[in-house]
Amino acid sequence: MSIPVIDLEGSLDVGGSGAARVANALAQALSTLGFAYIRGHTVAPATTAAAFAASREFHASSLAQKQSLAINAFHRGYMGMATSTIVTSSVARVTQPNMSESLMVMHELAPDDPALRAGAPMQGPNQWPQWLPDFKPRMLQYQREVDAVARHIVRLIALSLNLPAHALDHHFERPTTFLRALHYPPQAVGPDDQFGSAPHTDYGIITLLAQDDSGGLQVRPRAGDWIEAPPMADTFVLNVGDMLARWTNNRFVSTPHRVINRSGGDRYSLPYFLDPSMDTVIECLPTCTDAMNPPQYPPVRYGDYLMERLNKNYNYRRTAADGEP
Ligand SMILES: O=C(O)CCC(=O)C(=O)O
Ligand SMILES: [Fe+2]
Repeated sequence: MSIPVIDLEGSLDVGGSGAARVANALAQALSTLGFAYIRGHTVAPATTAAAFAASREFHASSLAQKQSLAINAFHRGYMGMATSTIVTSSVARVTQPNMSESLMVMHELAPDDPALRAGAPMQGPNQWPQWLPDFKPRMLQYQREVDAVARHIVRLIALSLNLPAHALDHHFERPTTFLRALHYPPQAVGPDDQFGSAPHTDYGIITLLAQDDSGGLQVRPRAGDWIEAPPMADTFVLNVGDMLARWTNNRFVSTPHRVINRSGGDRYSLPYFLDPSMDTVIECLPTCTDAMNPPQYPPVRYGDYLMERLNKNYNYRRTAADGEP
């Protein structure tokens, strides 16, 4: 089994026959493997290259500089090496922390945004490395361009589920987005369950991942062993998150994946996670259920679900009551 390649070329007009054709191909990929390469997208290669360059510069900064942006309660900032353990993994019993470091950039909010001023969960300021003046504009440009592709994919997904193309748009009016500038050091042979990223499924709706040419991403199909998701120029790796699987009553599959960086060099990747508004209630979509196929999950508020997963997986969020210092 290999990961299908889906070309978005000709699908931009969501009312046209090109979009219907691409939506069908997408539905096929997302309901079987849950992963696809996306090509023919609108992110300029120079934008992606600039974002990778910015990430490399950031990770080459001193530890003290990086730690000056230590991740805040709003889940924005620097996560040092080995500070997250995917204890909620449904895929494996994970005991070793991930061998990666990253800067998490979430959706930007205006300084006068009411939710930000109220200190609402996940609605806080991003933290930017002031010593790298190019970093913020490059990341925000990348975020803008990749977000447009992600929203287009949400429309193709709606079409593929026999919904109007824009049926889901309103759930993403105040989206929850994560752009993670990840760095994986080269890994020597170590304990069995030591990974750059331990086997996991993604939390949310969709992920669009740009990876460098190191390789090391692997995907586990429902039936079968791990397969490689090798780098492919000018593509993103698209995958389904748990909330999309739940929304579609498991028509789409949230597939386990992992990273082991055996390239001998540093690996960089830029996953972008597009999730809905915190208040969106994820409840079986009307076209994903019928008399023979009742809803498999109760409705859940996305924000509640997200906070529970984050609180379990990240050291910085665990309180003393959980046995952490
Ligand atoms: O770095 C990668 O290739 C994958 C990262 C990933 O799976 C994640 O951050 O959820
Ligand atoms: Fe992932």
